[in-house]
Amino acid sequence: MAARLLTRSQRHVDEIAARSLGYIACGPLRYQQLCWVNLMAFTSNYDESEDSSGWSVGLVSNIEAHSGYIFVVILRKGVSAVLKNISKYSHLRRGDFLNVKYRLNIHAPAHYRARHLVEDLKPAEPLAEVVKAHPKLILKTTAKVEKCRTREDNALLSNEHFGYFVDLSGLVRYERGTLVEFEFVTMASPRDRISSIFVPTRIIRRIENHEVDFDNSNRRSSKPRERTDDEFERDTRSSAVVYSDDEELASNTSNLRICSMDSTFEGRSSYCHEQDQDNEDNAKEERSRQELKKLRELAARMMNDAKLEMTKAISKPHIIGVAGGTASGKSLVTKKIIQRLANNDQRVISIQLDSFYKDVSAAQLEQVDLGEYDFDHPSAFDFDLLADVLERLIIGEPVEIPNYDILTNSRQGVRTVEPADVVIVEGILVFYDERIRQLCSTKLFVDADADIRLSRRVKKDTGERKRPLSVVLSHYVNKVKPAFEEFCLPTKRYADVIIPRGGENDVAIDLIVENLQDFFRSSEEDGQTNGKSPRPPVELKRSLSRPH
Ligand SMILES: Nc1ncnc2c1ncn2[C@@H]1O[C@H](COP(=O)(O)OP(=O)(O)O)[C@@H](O)[C@H]1O
Ligand SMILES: Nc1ccn([C@@H]2O[C@H](COP(=O)(O)O)[C@@H](O)[C@H]2O)c(=O)n1
Repeated sequence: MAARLLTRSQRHVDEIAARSLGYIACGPLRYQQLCWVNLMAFTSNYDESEDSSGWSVGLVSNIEAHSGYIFVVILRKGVSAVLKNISKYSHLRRGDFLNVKYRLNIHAPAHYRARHLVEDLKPAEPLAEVVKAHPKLILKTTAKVEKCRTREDNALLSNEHFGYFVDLSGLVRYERGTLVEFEFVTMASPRDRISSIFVPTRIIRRIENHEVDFDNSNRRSSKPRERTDDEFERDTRSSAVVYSDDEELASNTSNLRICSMDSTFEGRSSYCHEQDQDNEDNAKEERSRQELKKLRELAARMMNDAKLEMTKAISKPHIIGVAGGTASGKSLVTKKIIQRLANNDQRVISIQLDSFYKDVSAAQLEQVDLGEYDFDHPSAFDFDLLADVLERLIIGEPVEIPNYDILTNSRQGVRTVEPADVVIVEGILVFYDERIRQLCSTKLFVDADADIRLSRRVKKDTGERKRPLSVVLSHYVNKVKPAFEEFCLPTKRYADVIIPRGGENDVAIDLIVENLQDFFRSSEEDGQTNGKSPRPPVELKRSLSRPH
């Protein structure tokens, strides 16, 4: 019976999709400090199904600049796919409607809501029309209540197609097992980076006669009426409905439903037909216990994500990037800032880019000994890991940072670092990677004369690093200096403040610290920092980089 229903359901979807519409755009809607997505659509004869060459229709639903991911809802399938390499797609905006090719991301755990990767994309024409028309497309679905709202937790609903819906606004007040029809939006989860959460925004109705007691704690004595096939289809289909203020458009589209997001229910037959049987066998009970356990775990995870998202929106740590050539005085400047901020209430930590050096292979070790390995090239660093670490600190999670041993040129275990109010990230190429740059609210570039830097570096390498002078000098001339000029120096332009003469420039350091303190004070008065920059960096830059 289930198979027959599924087939009918699929045919129904195909029929509707065939006379359905295409272009969809959306705009951001501020809600509880989070960015939601409000979908809009207009009609055309565009067939939104996947064509034979594998192109499908997708909608940019969320841009996670911090993690470097763009989420796309594949409309035909109703699944979310993730687009990496955000810098390449900086032209994309939330709401852009695209033609996409996507594939299953086999590395994503099964519970991720964005289990697909976007492989290729091209604009869907004509976007201008979208702006002209602006009727609304509202995503709606029917799902069962899996978990009721408690004081600490929000309710959770699920259906097979989308998975789980987290009721962040306390809309769902029905008991477990109830079928509810509602409108929803999608958002990205920052913690898992490639997952998105579906959030109900308006309850349309409760669907009668189908309250089901899944864990038998409140067993109903009467058997629920079995639904007819038509009722089942009506009640469990997800759809997108077009609303429009434009009369002509509305009349053209009044019968229109995009049923690209068809859904059928998990365990449907069990609650329609067998749920009420008193002689339910042990295996079945065990199954439902397992199902509940899984649901509880999922609920907890989803709730956590939602809370983390809120935390992120409310209070970010202030991230200060400190870049500059080797031995320019970055560590000294960082140390001085931390010392001067010590009297404040803020917890300040520092992270060294050096900790994110990739391990060198046995073959490369030989190059290192000869001074031929390029430690100053961007490819020597694990920027992905650094971005991940900073993102986790932003959302208030403790992180593990590798301990890098400069003597053995290798990682030696990890250290755990707790989140803080101020995170200083320091290293030669901190401003090289765009993701890291974007995460830094204040960017400092430490400047020092090249000769001075060379002399300090020679002292350091021959002293604490125990390297032969000839190797140090050839390494400097062949690798360090050219890489500084090619990769480090050009990032100076990203700096908010340039600190001439590095660590000895107490005037500059004092000004920076005063500026930060002012900023923290005014943020406390306002109640939050939200990761904003302190006062106008341009003024500071002028005053500090003026020749003395
Ligand atoms: N202004 C300065 N005057 C004297 N020595 C300095 C100054 N700035 C840094 N140093 C010394 O130079 C070396 C390199 O400085 P450091 O802060 O470690 O540079 P970086 O972190 O940029 O590599 C250290 O031994 C440090 O004590
Ligand atoms: N195993 C290593 C790792 C790095 N380096 C050099 O360190 C410099 C960066 O650190 P600073 O504290 O000087 O900014 C960089 O120039 C690398 O050449 C190394 O020599 N050996």
